[in-house]
Amino acid sequence: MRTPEHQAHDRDAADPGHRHLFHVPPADGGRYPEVAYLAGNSLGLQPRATRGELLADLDAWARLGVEGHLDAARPWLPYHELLTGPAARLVGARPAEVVVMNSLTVDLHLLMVSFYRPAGRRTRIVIEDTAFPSDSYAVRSQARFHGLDPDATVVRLTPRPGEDTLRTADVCDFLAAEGDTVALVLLGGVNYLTGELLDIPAITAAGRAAGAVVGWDLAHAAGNVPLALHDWDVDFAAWCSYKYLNAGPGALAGVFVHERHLGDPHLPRFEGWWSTEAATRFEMTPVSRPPATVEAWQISNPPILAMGPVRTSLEIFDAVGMPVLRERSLRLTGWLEHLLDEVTADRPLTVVTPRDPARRGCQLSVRIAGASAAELAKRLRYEHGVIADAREPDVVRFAPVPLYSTYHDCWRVADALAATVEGATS
Ligand SMILES: Cc1ncc(COP(=O)(O)O)c(C=O)c1O
Ligand SMILES: Nc1ccccc1C(=O)C[C@H](N)C(=O)O
Repeated sequence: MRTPEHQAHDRDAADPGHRHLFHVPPADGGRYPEVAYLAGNSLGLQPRATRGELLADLDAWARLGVEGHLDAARPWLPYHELLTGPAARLVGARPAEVVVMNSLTVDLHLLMVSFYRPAGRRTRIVIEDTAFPSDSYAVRSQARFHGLDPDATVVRLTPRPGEDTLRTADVCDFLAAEGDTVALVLLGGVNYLTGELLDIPAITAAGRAAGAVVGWDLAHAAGNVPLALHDWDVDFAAWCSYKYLNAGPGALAGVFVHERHLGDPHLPRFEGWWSTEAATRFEMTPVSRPPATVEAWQISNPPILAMGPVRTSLEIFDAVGMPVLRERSLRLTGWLEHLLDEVTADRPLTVVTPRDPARRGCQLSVRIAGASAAELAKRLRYEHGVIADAREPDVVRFAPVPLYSTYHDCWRVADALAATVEGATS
């Protein structure tokens, strides 16, 4: 008789993913040599290729000094262009619509400079009540920047009473009813807390039909779910590269601006010398000549050593492809869900992530009633070598990442929960 643990190993043999491309943290004791890493939704693991690629860029600087701008094997002046193609393919965009620069919240601000333009009664910004706090702080500070009261300006969408996630129809109904007061819709594509994947095309269409601008924070969506930002007519989007994109702590963010906005001379933008046409950059003239691409939103010359890990990571996504990853993601997360259903049945644990695989990425969030999530996560970590992530007061998030997580990791989650959380019958 194959035990559930054997079954997990069988599944791993049949559906191995690309774990060999990554460093998996060692467990330092316990039954297994490696931790069960379920926190790729917070910080992705390091690709094995990153160190060598980074050292090559460092060596170019050592050997060439300033001449590396033009003479490095990967010259620094156009270095960011190496990231554009793969980043555009990742999010379903045209190359002119995507650039990698800055950090996520900084980019959201720069995009709001262009796309949050309150006028008349159309002043409001719509976010989710469970938006990541950085986004909430960002939009509230944008309201204040325009002399508006953030409490009156920011609308926080909440699930129906007794429900944990938003319904697409409710969001669209709100936009149909009150959209004439909305200047900007800025939602998380995949919610950081619940793991809910919103219906990005439907909500984008509803927001735009109501006359609002629609932007997306794709921190938890990029590299997690297939995206088609251009075809979905999204106005703008931004995402970080340190979660599913595995480009390292604080890694650079990606930005998308839809083609229809590119080259628009009436759109306000903050500029620096990287906002001008590359060919004119060294003319040192006082007036910029911005290109008709999203590169017009760049301001400073980019950090080459930070771009290397993004480039390395995007090469993996390009080689494997999001459709293949999504297929494995559906199998892996479905397996975790199946195991969680068994372990949660008689315990004070509830999966709050939508049950429909089309409405989620790889993350499953579990609510624990009457106990601290942080306490639970600590026990999972130190008693079972399971690295998950607690969001106070009561949610623990598990993300089996299709590039490197295993079915056995999922089994370890369920096994650890069974051992840690007392059941009604135990
Ligand atoms: C949805 C979301 N938005 C914004 C951020 C903040 O990003 P950054 O620190 O790169 O600005 C995070 C995570 O850190 C996030 O999950
Ligand atoms: N950058 C960090 C630094 C320290 C601790 C967490 C983060 C996160 O990114 C949290 C992330 N937004 C999340 O949803 O888990």
